[in-house]
Amino acid sequence: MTKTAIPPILLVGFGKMGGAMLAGWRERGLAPSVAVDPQLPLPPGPEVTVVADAAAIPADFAPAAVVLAVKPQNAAAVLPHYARYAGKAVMISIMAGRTIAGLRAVLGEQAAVVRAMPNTPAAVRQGITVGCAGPGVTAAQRALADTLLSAIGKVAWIDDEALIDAVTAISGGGPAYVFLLAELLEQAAIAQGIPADLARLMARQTVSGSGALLAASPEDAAALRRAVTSPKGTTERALAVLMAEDAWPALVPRAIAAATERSRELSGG
Ligand SMILES: NC(=O)C1=CN([C@@H]2O[C@H](COP(=O)(O)OP(=O)(O)OC[C@H]3O[C@@H](n4cnc5c(N)ncnc54)[C@H](O)[C@@H]3O)[C@@H](O)[C@H]2O)C=CC1
Ligand SMILES: O=C(O)[C@@H]1CCC=N1
Repeated sequence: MTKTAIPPILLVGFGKMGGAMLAGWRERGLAPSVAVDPQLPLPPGPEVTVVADAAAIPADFAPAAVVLAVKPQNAAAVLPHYARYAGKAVMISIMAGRTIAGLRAVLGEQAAVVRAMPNTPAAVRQGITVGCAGPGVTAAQRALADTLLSAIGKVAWIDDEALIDAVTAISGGGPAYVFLLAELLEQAAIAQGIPADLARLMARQTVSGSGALLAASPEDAAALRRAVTSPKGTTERALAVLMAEDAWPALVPRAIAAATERSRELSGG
């Protein structure tokens, strides 16, 4: 008999993040579940039934959790179809910007809502998700949310929902900033005359190897940076450019503030 550590789940939105979560749940042993997506992606395994819309969900399907993984801009059109599960299943939203109060206004005051922000390394079970449990979420429902989110990486919980906007900017979008660094390193290598395939290999391995070292090391990131930076050496020259007052120390906080503000805007839009 197959081990099912995860009870039946209704996944709404089977895109990049929904697909990554489903794969993580399947690895842990997923009870027969349903995914809704109008694009009808191929089911990842026999335990998942994919349907095009809420009307096609079998009437007797009783999920323990409904995971909302559509774009925030689709929320207003999509959410009302799932209000019938509120009060029975815990509603877990990973939508950027959408607040617990906003979700409960649509799903009903009986809705137990967890707002969570994962990131795309979820696809290799190396994500970080920060969650916040809303009013009425029971200890068992929060534990279920923790199990579901742990299947795609590390999980942390916060009580102050307002911080989720900054979480969205830092760890939600963070992989994009790291991938941008890989892109720019590759381009700079090519500009220095390094052949394109070697430039790509160097940039990718430098970013992924540095991530692996950071994960394996007890040292602070700053200490690992200093270990590369020989006095009067080459790295020092590069860091003098990157760490200039108007460079990364000014740009990174500005970028994070812009993304945090956008997350706040999405609560209403
Ligand atoms: N991509 C990322 O890095 C992260 C995304 N998020 C959040 O996750 C959510 C999903 O984002 P992605 O997976 O990147 O987008 P995506 O575009 O890959 O997936 C969204 C899916 O929703 C489906 N969809 C559209 N209308 C639907 C409907 N009426 N019913 C059911 N499914 C419907 C689409 O066909 C698509 O497959 C967004 O709310 C986003 O804010 C959160 C953390 C990170
Ligand atoms: O860019 C976005 O809106 C989503 C949320 C965090 C990462 N991607």
